[in-house]
Amino acid sequence: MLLVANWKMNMTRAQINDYLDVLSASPIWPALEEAGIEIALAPSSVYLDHLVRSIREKELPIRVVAQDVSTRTSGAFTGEIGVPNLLDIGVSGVILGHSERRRFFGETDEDVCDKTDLCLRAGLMPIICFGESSADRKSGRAFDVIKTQLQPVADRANLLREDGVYTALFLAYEPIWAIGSGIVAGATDVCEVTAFGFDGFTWPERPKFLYGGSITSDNIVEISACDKLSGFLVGSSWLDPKSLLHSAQKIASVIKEGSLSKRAH
Ligand SMILES: O=C(CO)COP(=O)(O)O
Repeated sequence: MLLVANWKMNMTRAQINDYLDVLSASPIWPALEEAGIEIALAPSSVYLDHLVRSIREKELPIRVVAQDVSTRTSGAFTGEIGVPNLLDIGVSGVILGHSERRRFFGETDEDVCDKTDLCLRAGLMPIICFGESSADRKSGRAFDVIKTQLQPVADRANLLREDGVYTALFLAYEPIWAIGSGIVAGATDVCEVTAFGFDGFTWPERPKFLYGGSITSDNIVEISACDKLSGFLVGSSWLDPKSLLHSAQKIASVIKEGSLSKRAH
């Protein structure tokens, strides 16, 4: 299981330090390792380097993930951060196509494909977000929208495979109506969408699915009943390290009891 905390445009340097102090004081790590649970933190880009260094200093088994990356590799693109920059400082993955980037910053499916291409060629793990709006769902167009988002990604992954590129993808189902709304999708809905994601496309490498949208330590176990999920991408709730630890501990307990497989990624 991969648990990713997307801090979005929150957290100061001091708050990040406090967050890591809480994680590092926790005795949970051996249990997480045993359960095959991995944690990743996605800070604002200005703190990526600081976070990578602090995690190394504290010897925490945590991945650092960026919230976006440029469609360009390097050159005269003021304000952009390229894949080589992220790799240079020890970032291991990047969130792509988040609905907030699509909505507020005009990120297109084509951008998502170009970014995915650069990441996969360079060995950076892409976490590609997709999901329908409330209007899409109400009008019965949810699966059409999801198909529009995922088909180009699958096509690009197949082209990359022809070039001999390793094409392991994380696909994060984040229905827009569930993000920050307190309304979490039901395990059945999540399962239906992930089944469509697996079977509705030809993938060169079987993708792993995450779910995001109003997850808390109170509902995470319920949603993980969808056995096609390999993890979660969480915003507000995991701005609090205690909530992240509590959620991780609950998932670890269920895995230990045997009612949830490790779903290794
Ligand atoms: O957008 C999200 C994670 O990327 C989900 O946000 P919330 O967990 O705040 O609903």
